[in-house]
Amino acid sequence: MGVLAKKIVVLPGDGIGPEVCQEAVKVLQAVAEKYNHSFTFRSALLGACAIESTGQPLPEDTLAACEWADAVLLGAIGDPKYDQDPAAKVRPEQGLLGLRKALGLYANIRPVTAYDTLLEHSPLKPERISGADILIYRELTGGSYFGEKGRDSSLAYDTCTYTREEITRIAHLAFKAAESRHGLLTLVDKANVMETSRLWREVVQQIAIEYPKVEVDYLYVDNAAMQLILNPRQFDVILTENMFGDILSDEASVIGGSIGLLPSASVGAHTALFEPVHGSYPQAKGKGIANPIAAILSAAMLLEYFELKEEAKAVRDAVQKAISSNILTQELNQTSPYTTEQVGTFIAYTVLEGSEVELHRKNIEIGLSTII
Ligand SMILES: NC(=O)c1ccc[n+]([C@@H]2O[C@H](COP(=O)([O-])OP(=O)(O)OC[C@H]3O[C@@H](n4cnc5c(N)ncnc54)[C@H](O)[C@@H]3O)[C@@H](O)[C@H]2O)c1
Ligand SMILES: CC(C)[C@H](C(=O)O)[C@@H](O)C(=O)O
Ligand SMILES: [Mg+2]
Repeated sequence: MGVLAKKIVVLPGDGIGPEVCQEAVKVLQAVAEKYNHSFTFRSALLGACAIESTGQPLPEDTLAACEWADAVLLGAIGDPKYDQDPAAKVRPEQGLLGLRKALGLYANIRPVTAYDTLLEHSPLKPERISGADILIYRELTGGSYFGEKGRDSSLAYDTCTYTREEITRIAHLAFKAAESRHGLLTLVDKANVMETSRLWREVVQQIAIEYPKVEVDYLYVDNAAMQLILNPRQFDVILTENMFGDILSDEASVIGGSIGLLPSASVGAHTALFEPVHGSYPQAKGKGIANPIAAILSAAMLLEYFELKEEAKAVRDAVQKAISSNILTQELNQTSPYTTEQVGTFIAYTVLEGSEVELHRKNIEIGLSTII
């Protein structure tokens, strides 16, 4: 493939966000170098760092940069200062939610994989999780996150609202994904209690007629939370609303052994944003212990969005090599922990050279500049 020129806005965010983002950018630079593409990176503020410097969690400049870009890469946002203050009027999370809404990123796609060499790292029995491969389609711009909210001294409410159109557009994406995978779509809802869930079922039942090769299963979210760890292999594609998808995907990360492995793509009609499932993990900030693989695999999803299949595969293969060689951060490798930077460098180097590197040598120089 010839040279591809793309503009990528990087939102490092807070906590470990900048550290993991730096490694994802390093890997994208390695891809650009190896495959002769031209990726232009531009960094912008989002979250607590944006509040500190502008008073706004989503500054206008940031939104304008994201609208200008071909894709956005996000680290993570969030800071204990706001987590510990329920009365805070401005919060980092408003920046992320506002960005998802403003860019129309209605579908959040979260793949969950059980890697063979990491089975022992999950608290779940290896024979239960071996071979698990789940694709979660989480609706991202509706539900109780975005419905009417209110509060006075004695009452608070978050309204859960869904329109037919909001359900329809993500359902088609999930059905298409199921069609191209193992042909099973599980709608997770709470239709025995919630009116919105009953609309989800009605819409999904109607759309199912257009996808005769896809079998549709319906599960209540309480049961789904249990089934996910009892027998994760029963799932192929999971389709669910915003809040349920948020909770179930963190739960599903236990299958892979660490949330530091879980990437995601948030897609809309016009653009897409790529972000790890995890948060800003403030306890790890600056310690070099955060796993960069979720961010790097998010970058692989970005390459796929650019239709760079071979490049995305090269990144995934390099990640697989890091995993099978035990070049991993401490939550997955207590005995010989590598730093965030060393794991990222190994993966970038593997992409670049396709060959082994002397990993015990410190501060490997691969001659790539970073923008952060
Ligand atoms: N998309 C986002 O930016 C996002 C997502 C979730 C939470 N948050 C925010 O992050 C802050 C912290 O939230 P939290 O503690 O509930 O969730 P978190 O995901 O930041 O951390 C929870 C736990 O997951 C593990 N973990 C997370 N990322 C890891 C990584 N890269 N490598 C290894 N282990 C990792 C750690 O054990 C950590 O204690 C809050 O302010 C929250 O609002 C942001
Ligand atoms: C930080 C927060 C707003 C966000 C969410 O709830 O969507 C996070 O948990 C996620 O999973 O991306
Ligand atoms: Mg979450």
